Amino acid sequence: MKGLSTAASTLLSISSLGCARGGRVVLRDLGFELGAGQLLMLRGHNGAGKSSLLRCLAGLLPWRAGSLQWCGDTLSPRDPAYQRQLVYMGHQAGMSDALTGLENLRFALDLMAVHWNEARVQAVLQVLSLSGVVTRPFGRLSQGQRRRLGLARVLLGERSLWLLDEPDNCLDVQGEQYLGDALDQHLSSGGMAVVASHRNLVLPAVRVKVLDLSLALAGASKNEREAVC
Ligand SMILES: Nc1ncnc2c1ncn2[C@@H]1O[C@H](COP(=O)(O)OP(=O)(O)OP(=O)(O)O)[C@@H](O)[C@H]1O
Repeated sequence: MKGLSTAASTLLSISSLGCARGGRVVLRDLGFELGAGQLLMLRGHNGAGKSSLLRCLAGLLPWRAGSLQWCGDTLSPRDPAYQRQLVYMGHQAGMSDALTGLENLRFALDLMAVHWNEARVQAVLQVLSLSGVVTRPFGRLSQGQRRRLGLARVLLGERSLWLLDEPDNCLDVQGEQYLGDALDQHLSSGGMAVVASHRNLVLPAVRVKVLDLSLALAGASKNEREAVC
């Protein structure tokens, strides 16, 4: 598959990416480029490979083939120089049910080596309508509140590349609006995002590319899908 159109100043460039799971090819010869202020929207049916691609980009899933360039340097997806640029939000929150929302957030930001700025944290929690619930154990938050807390981690993480797997899951209309605004602000300030979603996010004034993974494997032979690794 050819790469999508070249950005004026490409920061992330993926070429010929291949990935297999459970002995089957899920991504094949995939490429794209992203520059400052650009968002790549991943589309595709259930099982098309959106989560797999995001996990590959986050360095959580091994690549069967392909290369990653960051700012012109070819790097391993697990290279700290690249890892320091990204934040990943998967289907699972990756938070402890026993700790409060606030404790989870502090722990997550510690792991990302982000300084705890109380005023900034409180401002983000307020915007996300979380101020009144973050002192509760994470396990007692609603699914939408958990998703919002995950979004708070992304917002506070100060990373240039956001990798978001169905971030709109469980969000109400207001939550979707927050998400759209957050993405808009992130991209307006030169950030980048790769986002998987089955829905149409409200994304005002941003440059969006679309990669439909339903089509990406269409050309793969049956042998290649089944006989790998
Ligand atoms: N842990 C796993 N082990 C083996 N195969 C897996 C695993 N996780 C996913 N797969 C397979 O990889 C393929 C791609 O799955 P993936 O989760 O990336 O799809 P998706 O596009 O994100 O789907 P959805 O829209 O349902 O979230 C599917 O065929 C799936 O069955």
